[in-house]
Amino acid sequence: MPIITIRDLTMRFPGVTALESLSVGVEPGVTGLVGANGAGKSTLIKILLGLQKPTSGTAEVLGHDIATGGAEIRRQVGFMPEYECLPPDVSATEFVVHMARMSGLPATAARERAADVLRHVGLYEERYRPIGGYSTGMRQKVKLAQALVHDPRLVFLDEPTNGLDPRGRDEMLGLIRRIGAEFGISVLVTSHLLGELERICDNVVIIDGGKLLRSSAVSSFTETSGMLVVEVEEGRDELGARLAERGLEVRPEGRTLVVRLDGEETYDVIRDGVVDLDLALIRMEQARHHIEEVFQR
Ligand SMILES: Nc1ncnc2c1ncn2[C@@H]1O[C@H](COP(=O)(O)OP(=O)(O)OP(=O)(O)O)[C@@H](O)[C@H]1O
Repeated sequence: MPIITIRDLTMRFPGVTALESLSVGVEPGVTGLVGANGAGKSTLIKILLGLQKPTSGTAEVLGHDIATGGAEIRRQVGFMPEYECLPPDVSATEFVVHMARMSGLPATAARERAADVLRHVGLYEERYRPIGGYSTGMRQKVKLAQALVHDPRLVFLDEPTNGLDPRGRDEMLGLIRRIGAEFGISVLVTSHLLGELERICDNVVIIDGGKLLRSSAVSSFTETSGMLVVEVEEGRDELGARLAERGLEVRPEGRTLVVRLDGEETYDVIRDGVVDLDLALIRMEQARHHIEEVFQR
């Protein structure tokens, strides 16, 4: 059953249509909301939180109508905004405890929950230092911690990897995956980078100019490509030549050979080639498309 149902949602600003007749359902799990800058992602999140009234259309979040259930939605949903929104002169602990109190937790529970989520996002050591001295990665973690502190059923993460270096990005993506997998909290995460969401999302919704382009499971994007990737310890070129002699279409790629899968006998030809040449086979598997290739097509 979808946790978010969007029906015919339109949002017009003077001179700009941010969302146009958007209809889509979001299932539990980790869902990527992907689109170029200006595609309408942040606008959609604000509407779903009940913070902005759409021009027309309806939506339900966790069974609550956005027109009437904004307060209840915000109680059950965590939100990590895209832009810098943290006070520089308080510590992560003070800020996250404050956010927990704002969502109704009593003082002791707020302190305990804040300590838990800060530990979870990897900010435990630095939690008493003023946020003003934090790196971008640390500030993103504080924003994530405050989104989780009131134990939401669903979190909206708006461009959580923005401004992070590759290591910080990997760390943030790992945290998001864990929120979904270990804590059972559903996640709607936006990004303009389709490739990075492939690793952590169950489903992807792609919007362009406020319209739905595609909504499907990541596994259906990354359908098998009809090619086999073969890796041997040494003798890649020898094996490639042997397979070509036997009529297979084969090309080298990095340390591997990519072989067109031409029926079940392709596996036998490769196996025989490896045995005849006395090579050590490391792997032989079907290559999958990357989500970005599919989108570009
Ligand atoms: N309050 C507003 N007034 C006027 N135009 C707006 C307003 N909010 C958003 N827009 C416009 O609506 C469009 C969608 O903006 P939105 O911020 O939702 O996009 P986005 O996909 O989140 O992109 P980004 O990642 O750059 O924030 C843009 O053209 C933006 O300029």
